[in-house]
Amino acid sequence: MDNYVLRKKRKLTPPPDEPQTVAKTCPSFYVAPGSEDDSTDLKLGTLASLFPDIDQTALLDMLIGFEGSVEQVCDVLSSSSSAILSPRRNGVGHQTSLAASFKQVREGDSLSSMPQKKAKTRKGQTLHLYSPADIEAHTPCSIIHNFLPAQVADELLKELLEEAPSFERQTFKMFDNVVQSPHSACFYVENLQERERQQTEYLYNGSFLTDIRQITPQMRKVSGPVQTAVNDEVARRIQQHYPGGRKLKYQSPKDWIPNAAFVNCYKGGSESVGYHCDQLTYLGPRAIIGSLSLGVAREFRVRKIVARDESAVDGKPMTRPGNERADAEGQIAIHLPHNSLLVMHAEMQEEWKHSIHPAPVIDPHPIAGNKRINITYRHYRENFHPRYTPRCRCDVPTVLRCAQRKTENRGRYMWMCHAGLTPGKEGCTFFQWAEFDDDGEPPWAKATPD
Ligand SMILES: O=C(O)CCC(=O)C(=O)O
Ligand SMILES: [Fe+2]
Repeated sequence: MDNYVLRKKRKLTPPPDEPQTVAKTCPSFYVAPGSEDDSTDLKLGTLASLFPDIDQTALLDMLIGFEGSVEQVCDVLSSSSSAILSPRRNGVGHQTSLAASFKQVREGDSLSSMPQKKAKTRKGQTLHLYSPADIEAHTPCSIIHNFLPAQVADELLKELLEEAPSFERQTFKMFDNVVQSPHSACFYVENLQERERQQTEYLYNGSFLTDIRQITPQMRKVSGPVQTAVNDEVARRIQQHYPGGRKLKYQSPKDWIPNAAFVNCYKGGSESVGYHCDQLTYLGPRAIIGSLSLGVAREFRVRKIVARDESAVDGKPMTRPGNERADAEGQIAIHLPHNSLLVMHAEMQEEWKHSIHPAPVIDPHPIAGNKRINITYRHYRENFHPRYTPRCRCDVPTVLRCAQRKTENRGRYMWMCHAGLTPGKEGCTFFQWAEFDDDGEPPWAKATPD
């Protein structure tokens, strides 16, 4: 199979840290999580568009089996029958117990015996976490089970199930290919005025969103409780997990206000979202996200981003490129049952990637059938409105990204052109380091209210 799928026709000049950036037009998710050869989502999307008849779980399995090489998967698929592609049957379902459960953990390891700083997982292995205590101890997330009164959760689920059939799969550009995301989603804001502002002022990879909706009555009902719970969880996280009980550098000390939300729908176990970091452009650095899960239980996987020069397996530096490096520490699966609120804390987007893993088997939900609905609540900050952020030479407001791979630049933020990442548009090479004060405010914030 031709190499072109991964390498052909790069048009953007790489920034100092992360060459070959690809982002999607999908609004909230998908700031390209590093270099293109490292994004499972992009690879899976490419394979799915090249082999539309093959189950995505099977494609993912093969991708993992071939250590991230799209080329090798293509070679095998082009020359073999689909008989080899039957998926593993190890799906998640409703949880009968929330006790920690670990599958495929190194022999002899237990969480309590593992030093905090050492990786708890290894390449190719998945550590499954269920209990709130384990999740907050070993990931940058915390979880509240049975978050809403049962009836409120069910009403919200029913309402969103009615909305979901009209959600669209997001399309994004990968080099010269347009690829579709493997699930559908829609963006919701508080009121019609904000909807108008979003449709005409906020760009997502160079384009305006067309389908933006006003939050539904049930969503409005729960956004207060979500706000309170997330702010409480953030305060607790700072106190119990951060050095000296102090917020992180660049983390905002202000209240988190959920004024925008992406609603995702995953129909059946094969719908998923690949590893990615959420876009920081309108949220600012050290963003917090509140994520409410409804319907079918699915696995939310998280993986720590490994800096290039830190990557080592069994003490030997990794010399091979791509996923192998990112996979060096394996991954953690957080099980998300119906009516659970997951908080992605301030260290998440810059240092970890997350995904919804395809599930070969799902337990149907009494209301949702084979669907999972997820609401990711976000705080769009006024100081990050595109009227203030730097514009590139295409005269388009730029995207905010965090350098993740090269040790010398790790943790630094940058503004970059994203017009070239939109299907049908060319980009420029604009790049500028982003500066923030300790509270994550940009230089222009002094002149503007938040
Ligand atoms: O469905 C989920 O739980 C995660 C969705 C997600 O990552 C996103 O909306 O950015
Ligand atoms: Fe995300």
